[in-house]
Amino acid sequence: MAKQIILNAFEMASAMHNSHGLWKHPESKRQRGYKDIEYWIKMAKLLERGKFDAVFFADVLGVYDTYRQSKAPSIRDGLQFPVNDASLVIPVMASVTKHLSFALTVSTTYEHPFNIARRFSTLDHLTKGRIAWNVVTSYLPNAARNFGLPEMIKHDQRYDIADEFLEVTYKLWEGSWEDDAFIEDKQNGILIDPDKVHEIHHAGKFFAVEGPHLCEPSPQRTPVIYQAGTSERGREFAAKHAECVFVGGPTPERIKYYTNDIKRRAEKYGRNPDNIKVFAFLTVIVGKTTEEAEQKFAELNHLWSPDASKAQFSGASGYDLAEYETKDLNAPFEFKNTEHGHYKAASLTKDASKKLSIGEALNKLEQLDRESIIVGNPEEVADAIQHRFEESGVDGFNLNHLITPSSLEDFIELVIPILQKRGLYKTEYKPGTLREKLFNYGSSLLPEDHPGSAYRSNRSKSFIV
Ligand SMILES: Cc1cc2nc3c(=O)[nH]c(=O)nc-3n(C[C@H](O)[C@H](O)[C@H](O)COP(=O)(O)O)c2cc1C
Repeated sequence: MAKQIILNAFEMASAMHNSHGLWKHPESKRQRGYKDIEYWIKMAKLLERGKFDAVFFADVLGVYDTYRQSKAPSIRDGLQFPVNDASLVIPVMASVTKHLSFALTVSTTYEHPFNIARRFSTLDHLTKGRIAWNVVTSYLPNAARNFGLPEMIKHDQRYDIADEFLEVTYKLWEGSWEDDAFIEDKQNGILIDPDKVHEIHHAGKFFAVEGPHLCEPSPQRTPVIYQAGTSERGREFAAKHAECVFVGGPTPERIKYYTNDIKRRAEKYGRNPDNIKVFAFLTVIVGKTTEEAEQKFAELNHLWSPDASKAQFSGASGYDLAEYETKDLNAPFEFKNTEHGHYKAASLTKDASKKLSIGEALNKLEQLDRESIIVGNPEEVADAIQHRFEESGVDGFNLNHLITPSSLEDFIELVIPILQKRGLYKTEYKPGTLREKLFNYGSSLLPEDHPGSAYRSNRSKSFIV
């Protein structure tokens, strides 16, 4: 069977996500709906009807306040603000679906591994193994100040913390409980065999955790690990831990560059590079006719918020674009390292399809980016998706929907059936957990070549690091 496209719906438990200013569209329901259980129940049923593999919840722990050194541009347009805790939305969606999975973004910089291990085990139990973790190190200065830090921890050190964070969670998920610890022996009055539950005694540079894990082993034990950082240090982290990675870049060449780099690095960790799935971004405007789609594009472009778009770029990259607005607009828009995130800064510099001037970079943010968005009738959209899928060699996409839920409804009604007819998209879900659906290991657990599986051998004893 031809390789089929894996699809995640890119989401956030927030008023607005990436569709800057489009809350003004009459069909936009998210800016009010995101607070209601019914909204998420409807979304879950819609996505499962469309056979989406997962809903991918992004998350941030602060307000974007780099642009103009102010929170106002973000708050004014609801830029990923207000934002609720998606981990509490997932069980609601899981209760009305059987196969749809859930990727939850959690920061390793502002959480504690003992707590997060329990959160994901609980979600893995409740969803019967349909949970993934998008590991981020975060990039907003306001998030640092929300957690008592005067400024962000340095970018690469955030990944050093993330490495140890994952080590602790692996020890808890993979090494603390033996499979047959829960015995419910009514005869002898033993519910759980204490000899089969082990402390972990982690003593590291950033964390000290005695254990044992507070949760019984869940269907996957370790959730499917996603990662989306594209900096050098981010790719190194992905190569060691990620089962699924998001790579930026509007061109197949840049996507292939990141893909090959991460897979080459993965081999160094003894991993089979084919065990890493690669995803790219996808934004689509589909109409019944080409004209209708172009009309929709023009309508959305008219409602676009340049300020919110520049606020998101500034916060994610650390470039205060208000400073660039007063520079020579013909000067080149250069990449520079900051302590924020790399992937956004790269999108208009290293990853851009051509070298941009400052004016061109600002202009790309000040309107809907026609170059990266697929606009057309159903066949044209399916053609463009098929081309990107085959050209870039990715395994799937994160679908960014501009108007929620109508963009999703259009996509499911008009595009999915064509992809299915072409054999590019499933007509039925595979049975089992998310890891069983995504990979062919024949097991819900981490594969033997993943570093997390090394901690299984410790189930037979309490171990001191
Ligand atoms: C598809 C995609 C989704 C992302 N979602 C988030 C997110 O929800 N929260 C976040 O803090 N960073 C998110 N990021 C950015 C990075 O994953 C993250 O901030 C990372 O810690 C820094 O990445 P870097 O290695 O590129 O500097 C996302 C990136 C991509 C490409």
